[in-house]
Amino acid sequence: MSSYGRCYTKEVNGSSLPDKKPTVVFVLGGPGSGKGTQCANIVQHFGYTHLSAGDLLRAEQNSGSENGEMIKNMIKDGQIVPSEVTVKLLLWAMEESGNDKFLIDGFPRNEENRAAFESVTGIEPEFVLFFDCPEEEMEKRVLNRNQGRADDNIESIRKRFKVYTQSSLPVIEYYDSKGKVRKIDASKPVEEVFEAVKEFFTSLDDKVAA
Ligand SMILES: Nc1ncnc2c1ncn2[C@@H]1O[C@H](COP(=O)(O)OP(=O)(O)O)[C@@H](O)[C@H]1O
Ligand SMILES: O=c1ccn([C@@H]2O[C@H](COP(=O)(O)OP(=O)(O)O)[C@@H](O)[C@H]2O)c(=O)[nH]1
Ligand SMILES: [Mg+2]
Repeated sequence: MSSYGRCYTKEVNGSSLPDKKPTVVFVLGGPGSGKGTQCANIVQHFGYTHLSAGDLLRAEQNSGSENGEMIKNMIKDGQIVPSEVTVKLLLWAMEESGNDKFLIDGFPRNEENRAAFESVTGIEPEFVLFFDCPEEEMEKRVLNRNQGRADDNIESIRKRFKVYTQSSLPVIEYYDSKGKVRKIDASKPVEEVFEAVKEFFTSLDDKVAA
């Protein structure tokens, strides 16, 4: 067994390969764009397992892991945790789920994340759902989120927006150049956003069934 887990790695050892590559959709967009909210809706309708990289990191931070302090400081500061930590958590969660369809929410956040996931798993996303939302709207939503997060304050938010623009948007542009981005106007009300989201998943189901 590799340090990344049994199934979703492209190890040469044939027994570690799953029968079929899982379906992965990356769900990207700035802080407060509505990724988590819409993932919960997609799960209800389309049978995916939702994996929020941020939630996995927060759980790891609270588990007393040796990386806890590092994760805590990086999240507070809006920095992106090294992929060796995040990819491992994602792979464990994928294996544990027993599912073969995943929404990976809030990852990859930079080029290093993207390249590491691809080289460790050999998985390319089916598509990238991109929640496009103006910064003022995202700021308002994050400040009203009320989930007790250490990074939902104006100082951390400013840093997160900067990191998003400098490091995360280029990943979205990379996938756009490969024709994989499905862009949604995320400034609309939740129900309207979900109507647009649904269309992309319905056409994927139709494609798979065809
Ligand atoms: N379309 C929307 N319109 C208004 N508020 C929204 C919308 N989508 C999500 N929210 C709210 O905004 C906050 C951030 O949403 P969340 O799904 O946690 O975003 P993200 O995971 O992208 O940071 C939450 O309080 C959520 O209830
Ligand atoms: O792949 C990831 C996902 C999240 N984070 C960290 O976790 C924070 C919160 O991420 P989350 O996706 O929960 O925030 P959201 O976009 O939902 O507000 C980020 O700012 C980063 O510091 C990270 O380092 N790598
Ligand atoms: Mg979120």
